[in-house]
Amino acid sequence: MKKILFVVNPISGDIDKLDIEENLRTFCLQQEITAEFYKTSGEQDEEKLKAKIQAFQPETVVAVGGDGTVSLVAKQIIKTDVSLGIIPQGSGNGLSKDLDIPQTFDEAMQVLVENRVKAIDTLDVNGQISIHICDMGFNALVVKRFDEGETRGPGAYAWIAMQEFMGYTTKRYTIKSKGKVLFDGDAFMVTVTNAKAFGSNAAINPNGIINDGSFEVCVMEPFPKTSSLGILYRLYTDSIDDSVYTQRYSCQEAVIENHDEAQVQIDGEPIETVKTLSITVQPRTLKVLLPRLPEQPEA
Ligand SMILES: Nc1ncnc2c1ncn2[C@@H]1O[C@H](COP(=O)(O)OP(=O)(O)OP(=O)(O)O)[C@@H](O)[C@H]1O
Repeated sequence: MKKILFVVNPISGDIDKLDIEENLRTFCLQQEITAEFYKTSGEQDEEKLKAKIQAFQPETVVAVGGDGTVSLVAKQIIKTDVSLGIIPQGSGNGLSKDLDIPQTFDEAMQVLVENRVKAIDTLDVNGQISIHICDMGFNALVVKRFDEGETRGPGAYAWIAMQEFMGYTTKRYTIKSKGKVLFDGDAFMVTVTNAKAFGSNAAINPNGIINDGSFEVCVMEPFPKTSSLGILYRLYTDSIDDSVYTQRYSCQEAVIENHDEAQVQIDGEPIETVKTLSITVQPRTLKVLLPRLPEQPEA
């Protein structure tokens, strides 16, 4: 009998999860799946989840939450044969959207049964795993404010972004790869990702492929406030490459100097500000259950 561990975040996305555990238990009984549950507390979840996985030895660990919950699970099963399932229940659900995982509960459950497993690339960022988006500057600051606030959900995120935007000053970065300087100057934000879009659906890297052995460093240079609506329009119409304020570099490794100590976030969690970010791609290191297979470049 297949064993699945469900990792449920009770607060993610401001969504009540009381019925969800009950529905999951019923579903697993019908599908002859042995299910166990781990409810996150926000305190020492990494250590507790590690112990739970070791004791239960599941084939699949399913994150029932947002990007932070997905990241928590991914850290435990990266470079193992255990696969990651996602039932999106967060505010943004960025990685699940990028992987075309259905956003409705019933359809996402169906993906668990179909059992199509694909290995995707991950990033090593200063020794930490990033599976979706790491960025420096404006968005990371909004993520930090969101994390400090009491209200969750996409509305709260958008409200904080609007407030921070008015007074934000750009920061200076130097981006190097293979010993060459790719960029040196001020930027509104610098985004490092394998994926296409943020959880808000803003496509910062519209041609990103999650298993091609490379990642992209996307620079949004300073822009006049009068260009904001145009940039937003491009982000939501997959045409950000047409903007004169953006640059994109495809890399296997990169070092970013964060001269003004801009805020940094990894997969929706703010981290301590650092002066230097070293990033390397870890090709096909995370097995994920997908509804259908993504584009498959030649190995
Ligand atoms: N029981 C809990 N009480 C308080 N905080 C918790 C609890 N369980 C997890 N957390 C916190 O929840 C955060 C992760 O939430 P998650 O990212 O899954 O959802 P979200 O932020 O609503 O959605 P998204 O990341 O998709 O925008 C982590 O910061 C974690 O510490």
